[in-house]
Amino acid sequence: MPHLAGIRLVAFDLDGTLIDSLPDLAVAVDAMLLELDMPAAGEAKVGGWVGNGSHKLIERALHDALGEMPDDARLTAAHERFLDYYAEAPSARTRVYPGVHEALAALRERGVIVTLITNKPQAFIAPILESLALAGYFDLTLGGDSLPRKKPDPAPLLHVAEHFGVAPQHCLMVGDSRHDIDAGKRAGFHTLAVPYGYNHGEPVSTSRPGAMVESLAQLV
Ligand SMILES: O=C(O)COP(=O)(O)O
Ligand SMILES: [Mg+2]
Repeated sequence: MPHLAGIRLVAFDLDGTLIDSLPDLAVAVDAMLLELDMPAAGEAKVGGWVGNGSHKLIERALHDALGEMPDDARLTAAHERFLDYYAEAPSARTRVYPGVHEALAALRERGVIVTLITNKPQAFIAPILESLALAGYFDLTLGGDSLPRKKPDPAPLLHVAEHFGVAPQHCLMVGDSRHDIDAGKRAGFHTLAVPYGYNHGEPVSTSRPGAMVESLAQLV
């Protein structure tokens, strides 16, 4: 277990790392766009917009459709509609990536503290984890709106490290995007990336993570 030597706490990203949530995100984005008489964007485009939370996702979708930045009122209203649509079916088409259950179970078995730090709104975490049988693995979960700052800010990572009294050099951030790797480095965590998620169309290796694995099955 080369990636886990000396590690006492692991913080996992959610979208694109543990679950392929893009199909449900794209359905909700497209439903919102169609309701506002804008063309549907489709999974490929939406996948390039995921990573900085739902507000940024909808800002990027409206920017793309309008050809200019939406004003605040329009953005707020569209974001509300997106949240309503996403809440209707946040995991109907979402799938857990191979190796995830095995890795999470093995970490718990070893006594490693297992946490989740996503930029997705907190309200969706429990329903999604429960419907995919992932809820029981986590000692703590944080959403993008749980604290004043989200990834790539190190604040949520430092929060979990302090909460459990674990020094950052004994913590590992595992994610699919530059926001996870940047937050991990800023927090003083070790970093590990997976190449199969969403990183605005760029290989996550360009963020120079400490290590990479093709599948989380290789983590343990
Ligand atoms: O909600 C997002 O934009 C991304 O969520 P993540 O941090 O779990 O990848
Ligand atoms: Mg992610």
